[in-house]
Amino acid sequence: MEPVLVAVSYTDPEAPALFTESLRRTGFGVLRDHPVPYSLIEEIMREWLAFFGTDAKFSYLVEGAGREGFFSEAIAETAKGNARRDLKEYFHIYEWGRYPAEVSDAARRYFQLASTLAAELLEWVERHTPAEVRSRFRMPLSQMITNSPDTLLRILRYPPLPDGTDDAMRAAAHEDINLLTVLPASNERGLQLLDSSGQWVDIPCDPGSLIINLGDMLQEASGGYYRSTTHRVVNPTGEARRRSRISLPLFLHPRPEVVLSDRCTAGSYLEERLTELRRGKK
Ligand SMILES: O=C(O)CCC(=O)C(=O)O
Ligand SMILES: [Fe+2]
Repeated sequence: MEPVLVAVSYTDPEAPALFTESLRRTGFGVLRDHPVPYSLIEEIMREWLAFFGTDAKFSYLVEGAGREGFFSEAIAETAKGNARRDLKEYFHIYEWGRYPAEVSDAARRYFQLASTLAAELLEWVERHTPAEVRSRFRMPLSQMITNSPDTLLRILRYPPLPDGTDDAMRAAAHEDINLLTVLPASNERGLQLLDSSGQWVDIPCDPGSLIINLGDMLQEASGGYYRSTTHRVVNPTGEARRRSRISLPLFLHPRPEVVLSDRCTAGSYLEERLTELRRGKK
């Protein structure tokens, strides 16, 4: 049987069509031979793992109802419709927000490189979208994200898991809110998507590849032609339970004033979803 997700080489002349087809079919695309160096990803994983191991992280704790800074396990988000918090801690980096003095600028460099790549991928998507769907877009997709204050890099650490059974998951099933997400393959397995037949499918975790998925805002802007796919991070078994898992999703958001549909702007849509998340908090 054809695997659900096949990696597309960025250098393949057919890449724009193949990548868009994968996004349309599964909500996800996997890219190899792309312009984000693996050495940069490894550097970020190494130094942020060390940073999460220190108490320095607590000096960047998120303030009040703020969105940037460090979110400890005690305040990590609860996926929509879930009772339990995810088993994770993370740091939200915005271009305008705090950035730890304890790490190098590697994560900032990744932010820039991956943002530029995302704009190119959105051009690919636009080019291979049927004209009647494309006519819904109020501006070129790639321009929606230019200099957006809402684009955010989440540096995530899923801590080792204690022995015994778990009453929560590393990341419970959810859809991403934003337009497009760029996610370097993690150092550990666990990411799964829910396919159209209702089966959980492992997403390939080959070092150096990039996983890209579309979010609810692209679904909204395309009138449902592109579907944001439910995904989750399952807890490992055996030895892998003793290891942290690091993950670096960059969530590309349109600027808040960008009109997504007759119903909403990116700003109003985001506010609606964040309110829902806050209500979900236990
Ligand atoms: O850690 C991962 O592999 C995925 C994380 C994720 O889906 C998210 O933070 O939205
Ligand atoms: Fe996600």
